[in-house]
Amino acid sequence: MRTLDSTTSLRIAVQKSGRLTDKTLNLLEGIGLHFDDYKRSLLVKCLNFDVELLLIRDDDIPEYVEDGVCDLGFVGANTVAEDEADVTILRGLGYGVCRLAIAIPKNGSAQNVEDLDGKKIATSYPVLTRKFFEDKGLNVDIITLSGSVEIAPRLEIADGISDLVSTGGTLKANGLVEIEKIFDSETQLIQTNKPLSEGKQKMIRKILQRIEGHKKASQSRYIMMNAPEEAVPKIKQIIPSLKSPTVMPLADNGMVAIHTVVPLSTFWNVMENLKEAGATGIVMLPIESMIA
Ligand SMILES: Nc1ncnc2c1ncn2[C@@H]1O[C@H](COP(=O)(O)OP(=O)(O)OP(=O)(O)O)[C@@H](O)[C@H]1O
Ligand SMILES: O=P(O)(O)OC[C@H]1O[C@H](OP(=O)(O)OP(=O)(O)O)[C@H](O)[C@@H]1O
Ligand SMILES: [Mg+2]
Repeated sequence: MRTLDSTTSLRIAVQKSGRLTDKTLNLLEGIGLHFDDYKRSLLVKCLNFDVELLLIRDDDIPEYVEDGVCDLGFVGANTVAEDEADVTILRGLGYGVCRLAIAIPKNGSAQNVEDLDGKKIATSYPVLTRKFFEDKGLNVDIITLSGSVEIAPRLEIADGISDLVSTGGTLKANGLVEIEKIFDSETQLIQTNKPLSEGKQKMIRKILQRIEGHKKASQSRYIMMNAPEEAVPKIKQIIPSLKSPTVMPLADNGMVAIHTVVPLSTFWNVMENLKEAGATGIVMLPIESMIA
């Protein structure tokens, strides 16, 4: 195992190739960590910070972080929980959102989870699945498969499955229906519980702060508009977050320019109401980052 002093770089585990890869690398780029050539190498140096990425299979990430081989990891909560990894979850990241759920053949004899007592369940998540059935006092035979779990009932090797679901499209395509959720998942940033140097801790704090700023920014929009001066009180009511608006006089008499930030979730309603209140030339811009 790597000793504390064997590297000074903060080592981050990222899935090499799969659902989490691009989103994680985009996030890292989005917070200002730049990497070269990550498609070809397994260990990639950051070009502008003392950080390196280890690109590995997602199943291996919790253990690498637990052992201190990597200091941080970006991985699904499902994988961390299945591994029962002794790591610290720093934060959820809002992508790779899915659920582990029980599904059964649409036209089969079972109707609910209780009907699966004494039956066979195929899954890539034996730990979480066994616990789910045990907690319900049901006894099932777990068949562990590493992939393509949805095909198991049709091959008659299982009566039901426990697998990840997002849109439900894969279940539907395989004649299966979801009957109960076991676990909600999203990508998490995890940290090793092994001792870290002051320098690494400082870098982790910086990464977390930047992710926070990046997330806030991606959920907000900067808006600019022109309006008659007398419309400003009404506009303030429409945008409650606008405590002290940036209001600038325009060359046209009695007209002002107003700039503010609004949450993306309210953006379209706000736009329509602003227009009704007399605002014109409303422009929306994405925000790179927001630090309080
Ligand atoms: N349909 C989905 N929608 C959203 N997120 C998903 C979905 N399926 C899986 N995920 C999340 O993405 C993670 C990686 O999924 P992927 O299918 O790429 O894994 P994998 O096939 O096990 O890859 P690897 O080769 O690295 O072992 C999952 O552990 C889960 O957290
Ligand atoms: O509900 P849906 O949106 O259809 O998504 C669910 C599917 O997504 C995942 O597989 P993935 O596509 O990542 O392929 P894999 O099993 O080969 O890793 C998961 O294992 C399901 O099969
Ligand atoms: Mg995997």
